[in-house]
Amino acid sequence: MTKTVNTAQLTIGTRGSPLALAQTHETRDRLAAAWPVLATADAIAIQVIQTTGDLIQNRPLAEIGGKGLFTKELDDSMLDGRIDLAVHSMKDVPTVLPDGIVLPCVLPREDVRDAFLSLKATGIADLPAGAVIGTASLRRGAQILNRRPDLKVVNFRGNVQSRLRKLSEGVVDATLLAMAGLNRLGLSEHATSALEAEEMLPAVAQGAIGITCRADDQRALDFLAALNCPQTMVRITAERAFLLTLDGSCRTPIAALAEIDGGTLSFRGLIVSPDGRTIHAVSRRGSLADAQAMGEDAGRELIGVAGPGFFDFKA
Ligand SMILES: NCc1[nH]cc(CCC(=O)O)c1CC(=O)O
Repeated sequence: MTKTVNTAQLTIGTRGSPLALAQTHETRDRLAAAWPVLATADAIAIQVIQTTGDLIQNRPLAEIGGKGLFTKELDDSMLDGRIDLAVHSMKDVPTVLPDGIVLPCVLPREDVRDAFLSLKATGIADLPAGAVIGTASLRRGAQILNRRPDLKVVNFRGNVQSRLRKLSEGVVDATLLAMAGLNRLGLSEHATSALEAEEMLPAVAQGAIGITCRADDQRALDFLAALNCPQTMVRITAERAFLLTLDGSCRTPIAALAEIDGGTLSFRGLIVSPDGRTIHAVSRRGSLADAQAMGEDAGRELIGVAGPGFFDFKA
C-alpha cells in the first residue's frame, strides 16, 4: 500500500515568544533531518498562535490561575485541524492533556538547571542582606527564601530579553532563569552561574521540549516517532506523575528531577511553602520501567508527610 503524504500541509503551531520560536525551529530542523520528504523549503509551515499566558503580562501567573494558560489555544487549533503539531516547553504543559491530544515525542533534554543572573553577586549565598530577587516562579522564590529568609522576592514576568533588560536597569539585584532557555536563545553568557539541583531543584520537566498531535493523526504520529528521546520521556514521566499526584501546576512550589544513571532511575522531589519556611523532600531509586509508579509513590509520600492541606494557599 502506498500513501501520498501531502507534506505541504504539515503545520506546526507555536507561541510567538523568541524561546518558543527557537524550540519550533529546532523541531522543524529535526523533522527535516529525519524525513527527506520534509526537507524541502515549504514542506513545514509554522503558525504562531497567541495564548492567554502571552496576553496577560502584568499579573503573576499564580494569580491568573487555571491550567493550560500557555497551551489551550494551541490545543483548540489542533483539534480544529488548523495545525498538525504543537511545540511546547514541557514545563508549561498541564499533567492531563485534553481528550484527543497525545504527547508521543519529547526532544533530548537541555540543561535542567536554573541560571542565577546578577551584576552584584556570583550566587545566592553572597547576595547582600535584603537584596531583591525578581521571579514570577513560586518554586524559585520559595527555595531562595528557604536558604536566605532575609532576601526580598518580587514578582517579575516577561520574556527572557525583557528580564535581562530589567536586571541591567537595576530593577532587581538578581533573577533566575532556566539555563535551557538561555542556551536555546544563545544567551547563556548572561548567566552568572548555574545552580545545582542541591541548591535549586528545577521545575518538573524543565529543559524538555514536547510535541503534541491529535491522537488519531497517524501521519503525525509516524513523523514524531523518529524524533522521540526515550530517556527524556522516562524522566519527565516520573516527574509529571509526581506533579499529577500532588495536583500541582507550574504555579505551585513543587520541584522534581529524575535522572538516569545506567539502568537506574533516581528521583528527587520537594514541596515548599511560598514563604520558604517549610520544605518536604523525597527521593527514590528504581528501574526505568517504574518511572510512573515512582513519581506517584513519591508524591503520595509527600502528601502523607505534609498533609492534604499543604497547598491550601493555592488561589
Ligand atoms: N515558565 C516559562 C518557561 N517555560 C519554559 C522556560 C524555559 C525553558 C525550559 O525550561 O524548557 C521558561 C522560562 C524560564 O523558566 O526561564
